[in-house]
Amino acid sequence: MENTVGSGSGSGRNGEVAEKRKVALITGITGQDGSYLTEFLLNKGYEVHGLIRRSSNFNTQRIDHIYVDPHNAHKARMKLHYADLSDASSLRRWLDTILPDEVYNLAAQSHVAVSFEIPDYTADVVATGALRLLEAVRSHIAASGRSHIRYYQAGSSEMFGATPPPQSESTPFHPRSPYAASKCAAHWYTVNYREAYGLFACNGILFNHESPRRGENFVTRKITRAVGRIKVGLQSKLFLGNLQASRDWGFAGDYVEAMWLMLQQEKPDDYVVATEESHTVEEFLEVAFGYVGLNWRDHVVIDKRYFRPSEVDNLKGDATKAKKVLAWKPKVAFQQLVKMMVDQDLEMAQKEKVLVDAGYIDAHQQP
Ligand SMILES: C[C@H]1O[C@H](OP(=O)(O)OP(=O)(O)OC[C@H]2O[C@@H](n3cnc4c(=O)[nH]c(N)nc43)[C@H](O)[C@@H]2O)[C@@H](O)[C@@H](O)C1=O
Repeated sequence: MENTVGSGSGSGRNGEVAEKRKVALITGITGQDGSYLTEFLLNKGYEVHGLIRRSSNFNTQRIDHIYVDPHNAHKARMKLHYADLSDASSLRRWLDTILPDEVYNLAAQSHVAVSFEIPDYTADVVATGALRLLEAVRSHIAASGRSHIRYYQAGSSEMFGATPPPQSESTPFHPRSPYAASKCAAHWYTVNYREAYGLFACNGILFNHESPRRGENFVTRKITRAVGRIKVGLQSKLFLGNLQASRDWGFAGDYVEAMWLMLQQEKPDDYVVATEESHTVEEFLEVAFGYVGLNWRDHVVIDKRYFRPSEVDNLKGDATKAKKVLAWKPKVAFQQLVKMMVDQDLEMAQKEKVLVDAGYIDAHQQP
């Protein structure tokens, strides 16, 4: 039977019954966190199902290295299905088909600045999308009796917004964008489904987490991409907004472990996940440019278009509870994270330079 640990089901060599393979369902599997969580769960022996949105271009680059053709049924432990958080029927149908043990809701329109441009869409996916998924899980349990299902909701430090640091689970929310307000709604929907229906549902309040897989229009990756391209001569300027904003930046690979740990506890709860260190965008620039022997002041140009209508000035988490209850702690420190990202982007820029020099592609001012 495919759905079991090891090569087969039934009795093992010593007569013990093989344990059933756990099944996880992830929304947002093509994103940074989805890709790290998939690797993490596959390593733990899970079967992982991801819901993906239809797009005319493939957007599976972050998980292509894990993908195995589903016709190879014995090796393919990650499976992808078309669905959408704006389509309730698709969520319920996949729950009924996949029969997951754990559901991770990571999908979102996750860019804060963009949420001011497309607020309705952001609320529909981030807030109502979470509600649709919770309701699909609740009704699936009611119909099937599979009450052991556990649900993880990707919360965000953006929910704290204007409330000064350090921010913990008991810090009041004061959202400063349509994205953050939508995440607050999703947070409270999750708490409500836990209280109203006894659902095993957890909110992970994750502070900023980055990696070489971070989307290129988030400030960290925008900077490290530019450092690589400037270093090899493909770009000279980097246009940025507010350099004084301060963020608690950790490594995404470390944070997915905390998500999983939350679902392994006896009781569902909410946890802040953070490094407890905060740095300004300017400090990030210092480290990233300094690492390759450049001075950011020679390249950065302030462009008002990147300022937000309302900003979140200072985020610094207090992760005492996660450290104590989950025994979780971050492994990658700030300097190490920046270097990891610059190293990858320098290599990428070097490859790009070969293609530009050979006349295969044009060097754009900014990627
Ligand atoms: C936890 C939270 O983390 C992320 O949200 P974010 O903190 O807004 O991330 P970011 O990288 O877009 O901005 C960080 C700071 O950098 C400033 N900044 C300056 N100049 C540029 C600039 O040119 N681009 C951008 N993007 N930011 C800039 C910007 O004004 C802000 O103060 C998302 O994952 C979100 O989904 C989430 O949940």
